[in-house]
Amino acid sequence: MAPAVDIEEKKSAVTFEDLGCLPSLCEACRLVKYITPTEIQREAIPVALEGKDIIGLAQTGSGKTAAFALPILQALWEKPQGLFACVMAPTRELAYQISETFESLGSTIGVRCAVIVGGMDMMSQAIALSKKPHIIVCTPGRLADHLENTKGFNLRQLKYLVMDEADRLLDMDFGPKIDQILKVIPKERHTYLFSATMTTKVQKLQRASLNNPVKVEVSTKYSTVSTLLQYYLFFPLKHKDCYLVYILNELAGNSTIIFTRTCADTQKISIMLRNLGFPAIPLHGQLPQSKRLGALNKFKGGNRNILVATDVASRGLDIPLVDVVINYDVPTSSKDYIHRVGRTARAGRSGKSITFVTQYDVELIQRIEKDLERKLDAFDVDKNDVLLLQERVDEAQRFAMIELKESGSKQKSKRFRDDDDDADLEEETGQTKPKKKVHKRR
Ligand SMILES: Nc1ncnc2c1ncn2[C@@H]1O[C@H](COP(=O)(O)OP(=O)(O)OP(=O)(O)O)[C@@H](O)[C@H]1O
Repeated sequence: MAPAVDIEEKKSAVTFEDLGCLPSLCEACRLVKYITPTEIQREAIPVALEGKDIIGLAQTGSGKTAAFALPILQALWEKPQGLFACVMAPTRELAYQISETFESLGSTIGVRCAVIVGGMDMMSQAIALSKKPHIIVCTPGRLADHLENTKGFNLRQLKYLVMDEADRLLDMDFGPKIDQILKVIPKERHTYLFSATMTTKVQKLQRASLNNPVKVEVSTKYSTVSTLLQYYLFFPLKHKDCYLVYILNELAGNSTIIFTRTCADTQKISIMLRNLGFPAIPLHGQLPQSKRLGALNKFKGGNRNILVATDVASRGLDIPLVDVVINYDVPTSSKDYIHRVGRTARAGRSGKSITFVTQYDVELIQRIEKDLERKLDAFDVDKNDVLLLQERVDEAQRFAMIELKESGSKQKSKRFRDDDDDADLEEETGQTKPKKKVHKRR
């Protein structure tokens, strides 16, 4: 038997051509600097090209999008037709990102994509559809509400259905919306479910009506990438925000995402940080769509290097230059932890995550460590240096509260929410998802 290292070398020498991809798609891969396929691409693409349905499991940032996009583009090239595939994603931002990937990988074959998500007015949606797209990328709530209004696109002719972040889609409360869509889409389509965590119960997976799927699993249920350094920071609750400010000072210059549980925390923390001179910007599901995209673009473009976000940003978003993820609150499930910390250390890069832990979170963090089958390292801080910040932080907090109150009363007469449905459960509840009972932070 060949030694393991030889096998690895052989694997990395595999090309997109070897996997059976068309020359024009291989050319598109080269244009976006995909030199060799990643493991999930090596494993999933040949299976997909054989026409099988797939349940794909691979770590965050491991290239799952191209693993399902390339076979669909290839099938489209072989048998071109109007509307060909529908890709569902749990958030609007992810839908836009997936559409961009399809457009860049399909640039050499002239693919047309349209995004159908909440927050669009009828006009912009009509413009998107007037392009007569081959691929629509949508949030399920939005698509379900427009099933009757299918002018410009006919879901009954679809050949492919993808659920990206499938476990999130199937576990979320909009199961009925997905059922509505599935009633319209032909049964003989191909179906791909992909995620970095696939803990969903079999019955729920069956809701997606797969035809004898092949499981392509290149990671375990709860794995994180080896290039990610994972820390926890234990601290007394009453000084919480001082520790956050201390860490951000220590990591100055790094591009950082801070995850919080609620939209209100996101607002409060970003205002407080701005009061202290940090270039922070909030992103959550209760912001109007233009602000959501604006926040993301500012962060991506480097204008602001601290994004304070709810779990609306935890799934799928690919921002290659994120150096650090801070969990201001311990996520209530190991799955959420994995997706949040997976916003850094993508595509083989290195990254760091720091999870803030109080005496009330010990059980939660222990459960995460158990699922991950690893211990997190302690992040060392000089407590005396931290406490020196107390006065300035208290003042910044006070101003943040005043600012929030003022903007709150201005918003009262105005609808704070965007317009309509979105797949983001957060928009309906003001929280990222139904929560287990957790200790309330101040
Ligand atoms: N073969 C490849 N070579 C180099 N880079 C790649 C390759 N395939 C994908 N990438 C890049 O890797 C990054 C992560 O890809 P992608 O967003 O598809 O990951 P993912 O597995 O879907 O992650 P998540 O689970 O977080 O959604 C992207 O920037 C993408 O452009």
